[in-house]
Parts: sequence; structure tokens; C-alpha cells
Amino acid sequence: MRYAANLGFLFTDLALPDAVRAAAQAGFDAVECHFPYETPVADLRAALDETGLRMLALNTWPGDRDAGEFGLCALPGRQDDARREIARAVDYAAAAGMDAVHVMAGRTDGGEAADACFCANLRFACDLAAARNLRILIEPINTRDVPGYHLSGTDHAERVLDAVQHDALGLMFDCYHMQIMQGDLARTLRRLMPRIGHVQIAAVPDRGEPDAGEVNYSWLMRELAEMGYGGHVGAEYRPRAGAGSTAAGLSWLSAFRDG
Ligand SMILES: O=C(O)[C@@H](O)C(=O)CO
Ligand SMILES: [Mg+2]
Repeated sequence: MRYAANLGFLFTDLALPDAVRAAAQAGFDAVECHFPYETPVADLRAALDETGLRMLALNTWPGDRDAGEFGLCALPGRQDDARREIARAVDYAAAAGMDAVHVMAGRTDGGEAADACFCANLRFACDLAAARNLRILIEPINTRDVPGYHLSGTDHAERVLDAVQHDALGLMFDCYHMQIMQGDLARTLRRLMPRIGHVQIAAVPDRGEPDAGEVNYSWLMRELAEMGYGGHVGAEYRPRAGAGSTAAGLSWLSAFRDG
């Protein structure tokens, strides 16, 4: 299995280009990030070219997090803001040579108006992304960490994928969120494999290094390979000893690879 360092949580004591270099030094096969927008894309490209790593994906802008926003794309009345941020994300991802954009839904009342808004913005995003040879990802996020998040389970994600019906649209299956919300990870991954655009892991319940907690990821990664998943697995966890200790907590990486 190939592993990507999620630089939204790993090596965050470093500027993004240097975090890319640290991830390469640590032996990751790729990187991914959350919100790179303050980093000039030329600086990021230079680090990616220098290390030979690909940056797999970024997130659309979450909005005003101090005001409780965590995504704009399912918020009725915010279509202009959402589509501006989708366009910005697609432009940045294309310039950085990425594969995908994760379109963040946001906190809503969960009603039909929010879902219609989300699907319309996803169609807009998929058309924009497909023209740049990018994919669009949607990610169910657990409502214990993010109360009110519009998309929090795979049944709803499947309804959205069915409604949007676009080849560019895929499911980002974050095992941390899905263990909290619904469990049954292996069977759900196997059933949804044709629709999976990316997989992420972190320990449950503390979201630390994945070689602890209630999920046996060493076994699950072998199952994922047997299912034929050919993508990277995103290591999206918060190092228990702090971001500055990311490298010290990487014993799981070689252990999982050695299977
Ligand atoms: O799981 C997460 O929190 C991330 O994958 C994300 O995109 C929102 O930050
Ligand atoms: Mg995630």
C-alpha cells in the first residue's frame, strides 16, 4: 500500500514546502493537504518537483471557522461564495499538479434545500474539474467532531453521488470518521470500492497515529489491497507528541508496509 502524509495535520510546524520535504525524507509516497492557499503555488511546485512527490488533493476553503463555518458548498444562499472557492481550489490544484479537490459541504440543517444546493455546486465543480483533468471528492465527516456537518455517512454520500451522476465525482472514505459514525469499515469499503476516490486513516477515538486505538488498520490495509484499491492511503492524524514530533511517531509506516 502507498501512503500519503496529510500536511494539514503532519509536519505542521514547518512551512508547507518544507513539510513536503520532511514527508519525502520520512518515506511517504505522496502528500495531501487541507488549505494551502497562503503558499505561493510556485514554492509548493518547487518542493514537489525537488522531492518527486505528488500532492494528491486539497480542500475548498472552509469559510469563517471562528463563526463555526466548515465548508460552504451545501449552504443555501452562499452559492456565489461556494463557486468562487471551488474555482480557486481547482485553479490551485491544477497549478500544483494535483489529482483532486475535496469539496467541503459545511454545517447545515440537513434539509432538502441544502442538499439541492450541494448537488448543484458539485455539478459545477465536476464540470470545472473534468476540464482540468481533476477529480472532485466528497467526504462524510463525523458529527461528534463537527456537529451539524451536512454529509456524515455513506448512505447520504451514495445518494449525492447518484444525484450528481458525474464521472469526475468520487467518495473520500475517511476511516476515522466512518468508524465513529457507522463502523463496519471493511464491508462498507468493499461494497463501495467502485466509487472510492481516496481513503484516509487515523486512530479512533483520539485521531492519533494509526497503530493504536480501536481499529486494526494493519489488517484493514491488507484487506484494502485485496479489494483492489490502487490509490494512496492518506495518513490524516494528529501526532500524539505534537506536530514537531511527526517523524518520531512513524514506526507504523514501515510496520504497515511490511504487512
Ligand atoms: O477528515 C478531515 O477532517 C479532512 O479530510 C478534511 O478534509 C476536513 O479538514
Ligand atoms: Mg479526512
